[in-house]
Amino acid sequence: MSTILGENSYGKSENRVVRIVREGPTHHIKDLTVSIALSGDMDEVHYSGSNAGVLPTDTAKNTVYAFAKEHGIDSAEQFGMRLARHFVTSQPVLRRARVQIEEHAWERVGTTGPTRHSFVRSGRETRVCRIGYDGADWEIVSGLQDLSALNSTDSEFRGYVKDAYTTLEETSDRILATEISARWRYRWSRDGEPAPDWDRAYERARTNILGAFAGTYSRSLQQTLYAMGSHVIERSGGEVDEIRLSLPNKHHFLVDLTPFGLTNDHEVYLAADRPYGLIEATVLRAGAPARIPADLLRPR
Ligand SMILES: O=c1[nH]c(=O)c2[nH]c(=O)[nH]c2[nH]1
Repeated sequence: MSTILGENSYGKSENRVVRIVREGPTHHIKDLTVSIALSGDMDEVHYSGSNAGVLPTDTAKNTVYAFAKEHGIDSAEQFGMRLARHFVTSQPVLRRARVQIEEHAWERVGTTGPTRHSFVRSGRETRVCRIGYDGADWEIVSGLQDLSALNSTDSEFRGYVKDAYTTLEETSDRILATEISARWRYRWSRDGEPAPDWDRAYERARTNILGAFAGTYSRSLQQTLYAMGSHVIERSGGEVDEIRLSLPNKHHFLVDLTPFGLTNDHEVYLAADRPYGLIEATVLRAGAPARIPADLLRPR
């Protein structure tokens, strides 16, 4: 044989599941996209076509919907962990499961009257998580996608390298705008050890990211990124070991109004959508391994 099988997985991707909890006339909604990737002893199906060890991807899809009914959806992390544990512990040939979830946020239209079952798609960011399980250890990476943030001052960019092609003018007052994508990895990895409260941990990380964005006098987006990452780790109560951030620099250019006899005292900007600077980095608790792959987050 001149070829051998390398790394492989199979599963059902992007299962769209909406779970309603009916509390009398008040309804609650969870709206997830769930992707399942399974791996283990899968040589035979690739080499000979024998499906004897293959749990159909259709079954993986059905399990998502059945579990949504039977167990409900508390947090995305908890739901993903329940699925990952199920596949790895119920099928001997399945040794590892990876469950990726995106949560689409809905907001209540109102809290009284006939609107207790009415929702509007929230303008909030997308919450995401990726659960890995091999029967012994967990790897839980949570995060957020496309959280738009803008500082209208307290941002400068000066003192950079200039070569023959540099035309950018130094500025001591600019708009700093970005769409934050972040993934953070929890230290927790073993059943029996106290696990984070996933919803609380998410809100804390989000608050720390935005707190650092708003509270840092920025000399570059790189500096702001590092402040965001170190805030999340240092203020996680020891729960987060690693965070990776991807920050497109959404440039805002001061418009030249002198042709119209007008001065522009940092009031009128042209918001450019492309090209954009792209600033990305991982921040680690000292001594912790870097495990979040760079290509897990990219701006759209
Ligand atoms: O915050 C910034 N970092 C850069 O590296 C950079 N480069 C650039 O042209 N503008 C900016 N802004």
